[in-house]
Amino acid sequence: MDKVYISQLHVETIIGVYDFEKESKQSLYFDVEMLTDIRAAAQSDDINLAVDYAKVSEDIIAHTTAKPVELLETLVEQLAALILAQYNVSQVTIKVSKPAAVHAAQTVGVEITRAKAA
Ligand SMILES: Nc1nc2c(c(=O)[nH]1)N=C([C@H](O)[C@@H](O)CO)CN2
Repeated sequence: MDKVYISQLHVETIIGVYDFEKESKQSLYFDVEMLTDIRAAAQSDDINLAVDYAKVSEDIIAHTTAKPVELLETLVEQLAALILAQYNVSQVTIKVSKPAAVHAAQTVGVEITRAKAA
């Protein structure tokens, strides 16, 4: 299956378990892979038949900054559900990295893959 992807989408938002994390924004970086058949878009050269990575990026930014959650797990599950519901995508993989969370690590995060129910 073909893929449309977004790499290292940067979003600043309130996120985290601890009280100090609820006071100032932190950086998150998203890598997103969406499985979709690109042939109809390619044959027609029509953005309306494509999974528009710009719109998906806007949706991720809007959702991530709209209502704070504590866990990265909560956020990526919400985003996967949003993308599967709103776009012509059979499967989505979302990896979110939170580089400032663990000082001794380059980055930490969560990755999930979710598919549309058959
Ligand atoms: N699996 C997870 N572990 C942790 C999370 C998380 O969202 N998922 N979050 C935290 C804290 O918010 C952390 O980022 C602050 O250092 C800890 N572990």
